[in-house]
Amino acid sequence: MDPTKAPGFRPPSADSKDELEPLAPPSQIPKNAPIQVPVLADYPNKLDAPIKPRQHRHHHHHHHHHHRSNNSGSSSPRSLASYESTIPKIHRDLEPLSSTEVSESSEDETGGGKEEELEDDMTITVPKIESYQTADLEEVPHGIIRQAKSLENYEFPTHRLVTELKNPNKHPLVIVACGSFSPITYLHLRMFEMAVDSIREQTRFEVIGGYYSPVSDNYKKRGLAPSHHRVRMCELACERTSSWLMVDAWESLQPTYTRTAKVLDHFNEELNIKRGGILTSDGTKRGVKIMLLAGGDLIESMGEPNVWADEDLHHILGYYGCLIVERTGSDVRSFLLSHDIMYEHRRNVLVIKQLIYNDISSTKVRLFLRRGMSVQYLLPNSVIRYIQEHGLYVNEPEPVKQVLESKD
Ligand SMILES: Nc1ncnc2c1ncn2[C@@H]1O[C@H](COP(=O)(O)OP(=O)(O)OP(=O)(O)O)[C@@H](O)[C@H]1O
Ligand SMILES: NC(=O)c1ccc[n+]([C@@H]2O[C@H](COP(=O)(O)O)[C@@H](O)[C@H]2O)c1
Repeated sequence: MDPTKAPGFRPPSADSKDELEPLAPPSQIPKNAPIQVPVLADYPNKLDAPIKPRQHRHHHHHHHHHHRSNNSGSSSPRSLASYESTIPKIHRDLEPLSSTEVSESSEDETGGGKEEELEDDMTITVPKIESYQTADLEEVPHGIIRQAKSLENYEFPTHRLVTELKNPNKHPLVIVACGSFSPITYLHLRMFEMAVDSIREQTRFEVIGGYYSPVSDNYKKRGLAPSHHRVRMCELACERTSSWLMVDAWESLQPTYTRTAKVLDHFNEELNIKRGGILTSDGTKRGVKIMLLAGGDLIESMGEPNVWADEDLHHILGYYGCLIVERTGSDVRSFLLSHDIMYEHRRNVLVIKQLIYNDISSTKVRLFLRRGMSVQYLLPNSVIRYIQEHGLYVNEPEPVKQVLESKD
């Protein structure tokens, strides 16, 4: 949705720039490498080097099994080994992913994990889904962390933040999604998974956490349920369908509207200034890169006059960075090319292609709810139940025009 069209929205950068609250000094923001997407020339091997089949590695693996089976004296190890060798199995990648124990023990067996794979140049590797990405929860109720409803009791949530960087060769990254989330939908949840896949595939960053930062009630956008409800719905969605996402209520609790640049400064303050970054395996701490996760529409709003201050854009794109989930029908790459500030910071921007298009819209979900239509499978059951229990959205008419304009 285009924020300029929101009735009553007072652009934060509108009239006088000098009214803007100052942003964090850049020296406080860790200078992690920009989120550069490697080009072909960055790979160590010659372009036409032969591709080594992975077979011989399996060989070792099978011998290993073989020995073990012989030692333990179990029955017919031979037939099992020969049977296995006919299956083009890329070991580890096809093993069950839902439990951490499995992936850990399988890494122990080869004694290295990811780094070994990197050294094993030019073998065909199938990237493994991180175990934390498969939640295995299916909306099972369990202990749910609640954010405070007032600033006095506010605490920055870290219960799902990775405590130690797994791969010392990577930079730690925290992803922050800013928005209304009125209500949060499966698209908003998917955005993070798409981001993690792209980051793992294309960058040298390791995602150590993901946060929703729902906007405060002062952002006078139509269809905005009271912020404590939006925070709670995000919490239910995170706790019951994800094993790594969190919700930060700080922005929603602020007495006035907080610009996105300041929200990112708050994350920097919490993660890097107060906590000194994240622990690495050698016991030292490393600064965490913080990036804004947004949809193509939000990014395009950056090209519209009086919605974002130039200073804020330089701050967000230059010191932090942006992960942009492409939307159906919008050409983010062309936009990046045409926008001077975006173009200047293009190495800090990662465009994420939606390989399965998802265009679930909160505006349309609200419309369905008002019409008594089903919203099942568009958002988590726990969120649907919450909406029903609190009677949200049913009695708040939105102009038809707004509904039709918001998407497509
Ligand atoms: N179809 C979409 N594709 C990609 N990103 C999207 C899509 N819809 C929303 N987003 C992104 O999700 C984030 C949160 O969105 P937000 O809740 O503010 O608006 P929305 O989902 O468009 O809801 P509304 O319909 O109320 O405007 C924003 O970064 C937005 O760009
Ligand atoms: N200048 C700014 O910092 C600025 C301008 C417009 C939108 N936003 C943010 O973008 C997010 C999404 O906004 P919409 O829901 O209006 O698309 C919100 O979190 C809002 O705070 C920030």
